[in-house]
Amino acid sequence: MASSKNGTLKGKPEIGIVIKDDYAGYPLNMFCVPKHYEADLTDIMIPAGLINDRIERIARDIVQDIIPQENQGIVVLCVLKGGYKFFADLLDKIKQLNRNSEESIPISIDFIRLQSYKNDKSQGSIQVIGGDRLENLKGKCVLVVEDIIDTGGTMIKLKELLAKHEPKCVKVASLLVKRSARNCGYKPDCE
Ligand SMILES: O=P(O)(O)OC[C@H]1O[C@H](OP(=O)(O)OP(=O)(O)O)[C@H](O)[C@@H]1O
Repeated sequence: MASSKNGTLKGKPEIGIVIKDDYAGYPLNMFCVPKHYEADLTDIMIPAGLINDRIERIARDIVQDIIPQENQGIVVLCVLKGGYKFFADLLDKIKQLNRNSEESIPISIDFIRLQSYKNDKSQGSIQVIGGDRLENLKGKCVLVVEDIIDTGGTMIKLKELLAKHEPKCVKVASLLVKRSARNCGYKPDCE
């Protein structure tokens, strides 16, 4: 969980789990990997179990910090395509907590499709190539769910776009934040 200039979550560490530059990962033969990927991989950097456990904690922090302030409900906005799996897993965990806590709020979902990558490189210009009607976000608290921040361009563009539709607030959860010289300094609220 991270804090940012535009939406600090109380009492949380400054950044999520940091993978150091010299981290070697785990040997490939310790895990089941689809045959057709084997030739392209050297190590497993982040085992699925770690991702799952981290998502559980991100969900708990969101429920504790965002949900109590937003009793009108929140809209969880999935950034397609990359964000779909993190979105589905995070939403499951948020809903589970929301079902079982003393206070609960209505949660709705929306989708937007943006594209910045060409092959495996972020290309700089971000295009909206599909999604729901953003007018529906007016006055709502929006939790954007993204898989990875690389240059930060996609999130900056999306936040500018969302602001035009006057949401009450916008928070961003990203599973990964790439350490990159090309990052423009953008930090999500949760990572
Ligand atoms: O921080 P940035 O440099 O802007 O890059 C991050 C974005 O790039 C990827 O999406 P992509 O454009 O590849 O679209 P996809 O999710 O549909 O594959 C990723 O899912 C993020 O949305």
